[in-house]
Amino acid sequence: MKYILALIVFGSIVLFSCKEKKKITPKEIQENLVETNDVAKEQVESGVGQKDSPASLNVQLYSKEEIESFKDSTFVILKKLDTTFLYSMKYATKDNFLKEQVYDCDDCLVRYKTAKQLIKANNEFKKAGLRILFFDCYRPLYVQKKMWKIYPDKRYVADPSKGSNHNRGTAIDITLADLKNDTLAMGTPFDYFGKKAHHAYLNLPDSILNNRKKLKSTMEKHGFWSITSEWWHYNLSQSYKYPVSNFKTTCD
Ligand SMILES: C[C@@H](N)C(=O)N[C@H](C)C(=O)O
Ligand SMILES: [Zn+2]
Repeated sequence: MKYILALIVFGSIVLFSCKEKKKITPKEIQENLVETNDVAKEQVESGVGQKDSPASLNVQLYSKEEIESFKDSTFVILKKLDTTFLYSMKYATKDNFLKEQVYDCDDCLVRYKTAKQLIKANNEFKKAGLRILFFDCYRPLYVQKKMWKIYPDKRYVADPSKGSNHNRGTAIDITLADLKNDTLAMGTPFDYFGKKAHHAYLNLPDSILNNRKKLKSTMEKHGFWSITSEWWHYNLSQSYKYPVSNFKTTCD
């Protein structure tokens, strides 16, 4: 009898605790994003170190001292400044137009100035339940040369003799993702080298044109400019101030 009673008590405890395990709703995810958004804002505006957020637990964030030592031109690993971005770094896989993995590491590196503007843009997207997802960030010059050899068309690949703003750490290839981390429809895949990827191509459903518009207007508001032929590519204003780089990215 004693054992049966103990079994009933144990069973009720297990049942009760399972009921308490609530599924996180999209609204709660958004609230969490807005919270980390405020943390990121604080970091950028005051240079004060970061609080722990659930998303930051697996990332070694930059310390307050490190952040204070950064110049606008310092290359930073974006996820160590703000953990609320999403990544699908295509050139660190074989799923790209080169059909080759040309990066050893899938970290997104950019100049600190670029990172600060990206955080501001992402904070604005987060208020609408969206986030920036990166396809590419800093790209060494030797990779630019490789791309140019395969696709020597200035509309889609910058001429390495002049250097791409990706080589300067001031350009990024991005899209938007929603609260379920699903990317928004933009009309073509990333690196679709054709008219349909141009900003002037309007023969697309309104929902897609609106998604492109949302991305472009918010990026422009935060100091980025687009090129006519790729909906995903954005350059930081005054990119020319930063030299072309050729260092290899490693994840150590
Ligand atoms: C290759 C493509 N993703 C890209 O970034 N193109 C621009 C024009 C560049 O190479 O800078
Ligand atoms: Zn690009």
